[in-house]
Amino acid sequence: MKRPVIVLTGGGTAGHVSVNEALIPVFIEKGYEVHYIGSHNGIEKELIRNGHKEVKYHSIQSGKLRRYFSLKNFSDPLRVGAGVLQAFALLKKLKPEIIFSKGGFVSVPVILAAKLAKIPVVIHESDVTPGLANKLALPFAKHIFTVFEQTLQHVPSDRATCTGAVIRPEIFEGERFEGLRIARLKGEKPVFIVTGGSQGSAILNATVRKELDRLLERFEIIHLCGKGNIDESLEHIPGYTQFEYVTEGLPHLLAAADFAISRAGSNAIFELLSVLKPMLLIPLSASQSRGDQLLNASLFESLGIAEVVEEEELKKLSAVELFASLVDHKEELLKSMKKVATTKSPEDMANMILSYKN
Ligand SMILES: CC(=O)N[C@H]1[C@@H](OP(=O)(O)OP(=O)(O)OC[C@H]2O[C@@H](n3ccc(=O)[nH]c3=O)[C@H](O)[C@@H]2O)O[C@H](CO)[C@@H](O)[C@@H]1O
Repeated sequence: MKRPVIVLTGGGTAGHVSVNEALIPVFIEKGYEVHYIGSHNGIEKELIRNGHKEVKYHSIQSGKLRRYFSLKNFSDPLRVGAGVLQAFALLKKLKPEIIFSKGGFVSVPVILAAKLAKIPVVIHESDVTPGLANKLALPFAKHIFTVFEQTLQHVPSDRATCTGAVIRPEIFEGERFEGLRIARLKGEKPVFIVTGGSQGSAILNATVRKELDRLLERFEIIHLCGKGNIDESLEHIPGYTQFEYVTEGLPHLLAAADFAISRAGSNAIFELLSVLKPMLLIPLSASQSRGDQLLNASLFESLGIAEVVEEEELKKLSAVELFASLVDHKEELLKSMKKVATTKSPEDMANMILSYKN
């Protein structure tokens, strides 16, 4: 008997893929044939092809949605058009029961094609305000799931539900000893994981490296610095280990860490919350984004579950003092973190998605 089919889409950065990664094993377990429509070169291709061999990955053309002037703004609509035709042909062949979109620019042609092929689409928004791709998708979505309650003000409320964050189950399965082994750390001083989100962050990298000697007198550091950002001159320094991007090892590194310094991408901060890492957030500034991380961070700060420093202030502060402040406030932060029930299990989320199929 032919298995039912589901199509997942979303990409551009890992934040648009990790929820899909959490759901894939559940859909497979439920007997679904899972297909993923992503771009030719985005991080989604690498993450799905390498991490989920049981999923069939299909690449389509897609244009980037820019908020600034670029000559590509003239050619990209043509690529989106080509992407719609490719996605339409795929959907006609695959005949999915439903499409789940996690956003990012590659999802736009898939959603337009789904409308033409009359296949229901449900979407998921991780940030407080919808990203550009999800904004475009709103009129075509049968239902919208949100992580934050506040997002319901920004989407059609009769078609939206706040579900909370969906965390990959493996995030909870890390072992401290294995994490210390991978990072070549002793674990005798407080261990910090510094993460600039899926792409790394130049400002976080500079902040840590500028005061590295002084930081290492008191702490050990696992530094997720982003692709192409390893500083060769800092390799083999005891107590400090850099990684460009970690896949399977991440749960162990999180287990090894006592504290986190992070950008305020939605998936990353909910992962840190769910494994109870007291965190200092340095959100991406409004000049470089639509301000989504500023909102994510300020909500976490208002709940007492994170300390927050904005980029502008960061330049004036000592990294050692910021790290130490987190150590000093550990107990209060942990107490508040334990009170906040936030996550939805991938199983429950998958059932909610499937309730919207035709
Ligand atoms: C620059 C930018 O546009 N950032 C956005 C992007 O962030 P970004 O793509 O960085 O996404 P998040 O911070 O939400 O999540 C990062 C994901 O990457 C994973 N990870 C990270 C580093 C690593 O070495 N290994 C690894 O697996 C984390 O575990 C997490 O699941 O999408 C988020 C969710 O819509 C937004 O809130 C961010 O504002």
